[in-house]
Amino acid sequence: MLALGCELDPDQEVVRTRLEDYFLRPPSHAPCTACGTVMTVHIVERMASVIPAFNSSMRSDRNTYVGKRFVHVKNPYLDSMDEDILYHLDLGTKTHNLPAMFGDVKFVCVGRSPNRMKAFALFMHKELGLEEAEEDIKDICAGTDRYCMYKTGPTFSFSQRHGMGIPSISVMLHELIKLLHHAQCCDVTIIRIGTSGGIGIAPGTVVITDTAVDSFFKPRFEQVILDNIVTRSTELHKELSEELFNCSKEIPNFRTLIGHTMCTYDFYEGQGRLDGALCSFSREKKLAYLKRAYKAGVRNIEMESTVLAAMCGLCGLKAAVVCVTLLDRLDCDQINLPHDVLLEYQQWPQLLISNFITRRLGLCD
Ligand SMILES: O=P(O)(O)O[C@H]1O[C@H](CO)[C@@H](O)[C@H]1O
Ligand SMILES: O=c1cc[nH]c(=O)[nH]1
Repeated sequence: MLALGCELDPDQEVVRTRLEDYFLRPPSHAPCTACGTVMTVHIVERMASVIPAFNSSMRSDRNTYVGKRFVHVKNPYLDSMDEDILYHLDLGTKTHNLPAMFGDVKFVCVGRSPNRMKAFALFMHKELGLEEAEEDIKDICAGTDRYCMYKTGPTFSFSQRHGMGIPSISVMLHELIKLLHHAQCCDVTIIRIGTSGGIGIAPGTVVITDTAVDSFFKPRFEQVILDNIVTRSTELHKELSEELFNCSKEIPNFRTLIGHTMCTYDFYEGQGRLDGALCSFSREKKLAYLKRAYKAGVRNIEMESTVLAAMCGLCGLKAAVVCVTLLDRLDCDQINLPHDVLLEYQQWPQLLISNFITRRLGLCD
């Protein structure tokens, strides 16, 4: 028996899931030889000969690996739990048949506004030409008022409902990733669609994020765990962002670019606004900061991307962030566009993602 270490790297994880997939041998549990925590033990001695082959094929081309890529959770305790209640989603492993309900999910779109995410679900329903009646597309999380979730074919549309920012999306991501894991989903792509403040670009431009950065323009997300600060990488999937960019070229009058996205903990002081209830810096300092951000490659600012990039990266999910800009922060702080223009702008990321999904599914001309 071989006990894989607690901190599996993605290559090992793919070997693990491929082996389970091929030989249908359920994992058991044992203490980790290194640290003693209970962890999943995989019976691999019978198939030792296949490991090198898997390893070499994956190492040579990790990002374009075409086999099944399962969602993996990095928690040695999870598999030993008798039941997992996804409290904020009002779902659970004992109360719901998650593989039957969600096993076919390939694309997850996350966003904040419930209206926006429901509109996206309905839009995808039409684009995918699904037979089910529109009225049957119901909020799967209706039993909780925290989040909304709609499923249309292989597409999930998730909304943070009223929450904004890292804490809200982080709770959702923990449960969403566990849901995908319990449902045995594979080859899942996750995309955040939202709004943002642009830097030095015209409002209405869609920014496809290559790297999410913090307020110091660093590609990192700092998570406080117990009383430690754990720093995680926030690189997003390069090929995916390029694929999205190529899709955008097919859409007439679509203004888009690939750039860094700065993720902050606050909309006002955290984004250098002069119009919050508190402001302790000058206009000059604000502009100097935003210009430094621009020079560092930042093209827009929002409030969720770093944690999404960090968590999805660790769990083997290909992730992207696509946000439209509502203003140019070098010009102003207030979002003063007419309501109908704002609504129109918010549709641009949806249009791009639906184009991407239909293309991936081979439904485009
Ligand atoms: O349009 P959404 O997805 O809400 O994203 C952006 O808008 C909110 C601030 O107005 C923050 O959540 C920020 O990330
Ligand atoms: O300026 C903006 C606009 C939308 N969302 C943000 O986080 N900032």
